[in-house]
Amino acid sequence: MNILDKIVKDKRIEVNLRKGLIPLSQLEASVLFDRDSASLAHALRNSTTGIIAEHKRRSPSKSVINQDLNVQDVAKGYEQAGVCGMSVLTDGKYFGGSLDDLLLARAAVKMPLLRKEFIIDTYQIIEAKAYGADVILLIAAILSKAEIKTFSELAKSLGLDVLLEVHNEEELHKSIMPSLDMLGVNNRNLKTFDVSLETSKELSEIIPDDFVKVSESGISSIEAIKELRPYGYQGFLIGENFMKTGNPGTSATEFINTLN
Ligand SMILES: O=P(O)(O)OC[C@@H](O)[C@@H](O)c1c[nH]c2ccccc12
Repeated sequence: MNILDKIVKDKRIEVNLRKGLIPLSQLEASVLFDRDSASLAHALRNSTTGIIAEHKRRSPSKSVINQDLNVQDVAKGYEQAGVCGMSVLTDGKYFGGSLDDLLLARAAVKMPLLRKEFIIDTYQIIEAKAYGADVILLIAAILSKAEIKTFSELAKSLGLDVLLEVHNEEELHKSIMPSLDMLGVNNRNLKTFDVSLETSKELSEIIPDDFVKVSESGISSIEAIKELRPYGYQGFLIGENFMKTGNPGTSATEFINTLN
């Protein structure tokens, strides 16, 4: 079984457990549920840098990246650096994250927050809203066209932005629909962990212009961003490059200052 299938298999068990612990009505009663969301798509369209910075303690491809940081310090550092938004990994088993990380980040900053999760159930979208997210990620590789439609329409009805992630042409063709805001091309193949910026370049021409294009993963230099911009990318999701340093906020500040 490839790693993505394993993650999804575990996620189904986890979500069923969570559903038993916290009923939907309780999530919907959360104070954050009525909060007006901030739009990441809007922030990216109006930005000259387009950086989305991620909080990621570890990953199946790299094992430990950084386990010693305080998520609120990281969030404040990223916000001060002037990023357009922050991605918070909430998967525990494979990425060392949690919904509490999202909640803590929400309490620390105003910028758009993306719940970075393997969403396979509408329950997780209600959770995202209840824990203060502004954006959800949907991964085409693990969802049917019907699921992408149901999930993205639910997110839109809650005022959340939707970032749909693809890795190949087939996933892209299946996914294009009006309820998405941003199309992300993952340069990392989630089944093999191979990383290549060529994936973003190749898929860019078949992404309709109505969507904000985001290039994800394996971005570690200013050159990479300069290389991707001519292909229409306005968003760049960066995790490890910032997280592996002692101070991700400072690292993001230096990166953005060099980019401007
Ligand atoms: O750390 P990187 O290589 O800069 O990548 C960040 C982000 O793109 C990556 O964490 C990611 C992209 N899509 C995902 C889906 C699930 C988990 C993680 C991801």
